[in-house]
Amino acid sequence: MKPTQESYTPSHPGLFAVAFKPGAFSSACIAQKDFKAGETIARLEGLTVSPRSYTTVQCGPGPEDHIELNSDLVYVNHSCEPNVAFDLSSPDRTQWHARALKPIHSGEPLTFFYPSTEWHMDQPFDCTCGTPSCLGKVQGAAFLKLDELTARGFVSPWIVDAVKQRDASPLANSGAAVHPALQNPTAKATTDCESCGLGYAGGANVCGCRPPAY
Ligand SMILES: C[S@@+](CC[C@H](N)C(=O)[O-])C[C@H]1O[C@@H](n2cnc3c(N)ncnc32)[C@H](O)[C@@H]1O
Repeated sequence: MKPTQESYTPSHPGLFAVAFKPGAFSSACIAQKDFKAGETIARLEGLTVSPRSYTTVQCGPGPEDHIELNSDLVYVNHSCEPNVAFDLSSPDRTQWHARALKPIHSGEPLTFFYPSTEWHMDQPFDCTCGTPSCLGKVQGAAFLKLDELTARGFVSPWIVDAVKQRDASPLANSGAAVHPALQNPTAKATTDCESCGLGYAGGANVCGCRPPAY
């Protein structure tokens, strides 16, 4: 859920605010003060568990581990060279926070690397961050190599674990197992393996498990 311009009340006045722009998905969350590298920008409070959507953030490895931020932070856009980490890695949820990865100046957009939390993104998009290391298509960590993830300053532990599990599979990248539902090359990466819970992507079996029986 996102606040609209009409209903907008800043959730974190003095820290950051939404800059509404015309056009779908064109708005952004802008710093209203300077932040030092490593500084906590905000504790993630008022979260609600929700089915995965383009506004949720993944908070663990399970199918139910998606939360709505319920704050202006929902407007933080993706960048391939982000200035913020969404760190939901502590077992103590009161420690979940957004943290500056580098010095951020007042007036700069806050950005985070979406695949640092998301295995499969609900709404993949062509990235417009314009940074030198831009990946182009942003679909989630399932589509990336470990070094492409760890180069961004922060990556959630369940993402690292899932990538290692994928890469350790004897079937990974062998082409030996293609999910029957994805023999159509235009199939969307929304099907999770019934064995490991990870996803199939773009016709390739990214989890490496044997396809579930259909
Ligand atoms: C949670 S919203 C972020 C706020 C969004 N800009 C808005 O105005 O509603 C996530 C969506 O914003 C868009 N978005 C975020 N970062 C982007 C980027 N680097 N390039 C292109 N689109 C982006 C995508 O449509 C994405 O699904």
